[in-house]
Amino acid sequence: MLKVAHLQKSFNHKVVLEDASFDVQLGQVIHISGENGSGKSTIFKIIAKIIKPDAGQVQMTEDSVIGALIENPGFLEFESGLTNLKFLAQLNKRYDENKVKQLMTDFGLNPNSNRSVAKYSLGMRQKLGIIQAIMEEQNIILLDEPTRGLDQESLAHFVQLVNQLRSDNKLVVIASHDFQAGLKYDFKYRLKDGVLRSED
Ligand SMILES: Nc1ncnc2c1ncn2[C@@H]1O[C@H](COP(=O)(O)OP(=O)(O)OP(=O)(O)O)[C@@H](O)[C@H]1O
Repeated sequence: MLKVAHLQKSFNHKVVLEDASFDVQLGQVIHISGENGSGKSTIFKIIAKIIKPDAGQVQMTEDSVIGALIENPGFLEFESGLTNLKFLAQLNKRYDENKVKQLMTDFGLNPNSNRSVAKYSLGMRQKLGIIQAIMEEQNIILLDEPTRGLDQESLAHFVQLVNQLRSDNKLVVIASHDFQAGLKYDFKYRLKDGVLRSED
């Protein structure tokens, strides 16, 4: 379903990825760990076709729709959270207002608030970033450090959300330094010295 084979990537002659491979399926939750700068975001950017690998392949079925939260997502800073989500969803003509409002409410964001994103806390921005990655029925969801800045209650909701995505037969790939309590991962990988290895 999502098959990544022997990815290699260097930046300015510095090798970041030497051999990254995995083969995963819809309905799974995958964890990729690795130190700062080990190349986790680089793998996501290659899968999301933001950058090209120097070598290696990414294969997925034709019906795949990628949703991604990578690094600090860019938003229209002077617009509200709902306006931002509406704008992003309309790019793909998949805007479903009721669904988006429900996702915001469930995550503790008020969809009717006029507060501009510029005034959002880190956790609120993360929530908006997670929502935009899932709001259009994307089936391959890449989340880079999704729990950064989330409080306990929001973490519990995040766990619930990921478990729901798994039940809805979506693939969720989470890159993070640590494991999230309450989440069961189908596969765990560790990225070290450019090589992705299976853990346990
Ligand atoms: N466009 C680029 N140009 C030059 N170097 C880059 C570029 N993108 C990434 N790098 C470098 O590649 C390495 C891997 O970066 P990457 O963001 O993939 O790591 P990461 O594992 O996601 O890190 P973190 O845990 O800190 O988010 C870093 O040394 C980074 O500086």
